[in-house]
Amino acid sequence: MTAFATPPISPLRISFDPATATIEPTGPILTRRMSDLEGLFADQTEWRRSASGDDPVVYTVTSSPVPELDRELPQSITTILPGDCGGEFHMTKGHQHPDPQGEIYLGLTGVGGLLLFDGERTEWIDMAPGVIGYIPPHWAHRSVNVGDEPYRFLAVYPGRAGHDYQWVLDHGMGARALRSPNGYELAPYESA
Ligand SMILES: O=P(O)(O)OC[C@H]1O[C@](O)(CO)[C@@H](O)[C@@H]1O
Repeated sequence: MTAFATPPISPLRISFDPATATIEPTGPILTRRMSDLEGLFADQTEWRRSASGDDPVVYTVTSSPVPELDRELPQSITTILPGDCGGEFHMTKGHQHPDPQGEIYLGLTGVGGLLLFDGERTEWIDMAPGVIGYIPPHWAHRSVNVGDEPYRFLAVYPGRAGHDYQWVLDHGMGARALRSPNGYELAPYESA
């Protein structure tokens, strides 16, 4: 299955392979390349070079068949490939939920970070296999791969939450995760 199921949804058994972090059955699979991340990395010159060059895949999102609809509880597995753009680690676009709702992430493979920003406060949760990161309502969230292997996590979220990407373009994310001699460092959003 490569599409969301049509309501009413029947109870579902979804099998999960921890080695590859794949699920069966699947719903839609989203692939985001560097060219899909316009205006997000601090080094725009390097972003343009990469996006108009080999345009690498930055992350994929494999959803379960549960649709993003009111009362449903969709799940997805995100895989962020290792790498950086001008020293800023590969990351998701980041978004706010237009309908303020919480969300949970469970780390599956690799190491990453869950960056949260509510417009004033910035928080960072180190993510690794077995770690649950909780995203409260009203916190924009972005995931970052700070390691050298794919960082994968399971997300579970209310189906009516939605995705507001413009909020992040307008307000930023409070911090940026940059490569450093010790692995990564968080820099103020505007300073990078
Ligand atoms: O929507 P973005 O910011 O590209 O990031 C994708 C992430 O968002 C979700 O779609 C829901 O929060 C996750 O499944 C996924 O990890």
